[in-house]
Amino acid sequence: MSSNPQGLFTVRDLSCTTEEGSRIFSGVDLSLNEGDIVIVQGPSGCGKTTFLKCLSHLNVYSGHIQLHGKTPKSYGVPLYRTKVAYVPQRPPLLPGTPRDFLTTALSFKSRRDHTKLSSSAEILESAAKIANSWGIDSELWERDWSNLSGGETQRIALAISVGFDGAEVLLLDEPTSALDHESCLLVERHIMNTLRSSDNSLKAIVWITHSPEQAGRVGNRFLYFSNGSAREETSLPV
Ligand SMILES: Nc1ncnc2c1ncn2[C@@H]1O[C@H](COP(=O)(O)OP(=O)(O)OP(=O)(O)O)[C@@H](O)[C@H]1O
Repeated sequence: MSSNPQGLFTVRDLSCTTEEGSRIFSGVDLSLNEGDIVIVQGPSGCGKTTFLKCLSHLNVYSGHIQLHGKTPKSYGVPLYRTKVAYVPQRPPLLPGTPRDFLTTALSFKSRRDHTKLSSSAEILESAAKIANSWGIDSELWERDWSNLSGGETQRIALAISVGFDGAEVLLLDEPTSALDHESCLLVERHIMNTLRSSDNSLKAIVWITHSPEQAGRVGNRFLYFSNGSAREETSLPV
């Protein structure tokens, strides 16, 4: 459990509307403890991705979000986003190669200062090692994103997020949706081991999946979105 009496990460009365003013969801509460993997489920279009983006301060919202009792703004939003990191289902089509992307990402001061690994080479090595354990050859880091498959792109993007070792809360948006079953199991196992290890910064995960099997394998808490609100269940529906 978190040693901070204010809790690791708390969300109170979170609401979000579209630019036109229609409600996507409202009144969502969530309090994360160390070691939690909260599964987020619900029908397509109910607001799961938007919820994760709000948690990482990438989307406008109303309500209260605190990490260790402090608001995103009190950290400074760029630093906060490295600590509460959103990993999209697929990165938007990027120019260049994964190596170029990593070099650019590391040029942002908030990233560079808040990872335990000291140099770009070390971070690339860490991410490449993780990706390699998921079946990604090193040569793929030098290939344009546009020439990688959906599953390769997804594993490399995820390995970069995990390899940075700066996030305390990882927000995973269908992280294995493009993977075959075996690759999916490898990725799940690695992420769960990373969470359990005391050797890195990761403390909790919020994980969107449409797969009840995956939800059962990785989750210890279950948050269901429907009709503009969310409710937490103690177990998966039978
Ligand atoms: N910028 C935006 N402007 C208008 N509507 C938006 C915007 N972003 C999201 N929406 C709408 O908000 C709703 C929730 O979208 P969101 O992507 O969060 O759903 P989701 O539950 O993640 O869906 P899926 O399971 O299909 O990925 C959808 O109806 C979507 O069209």
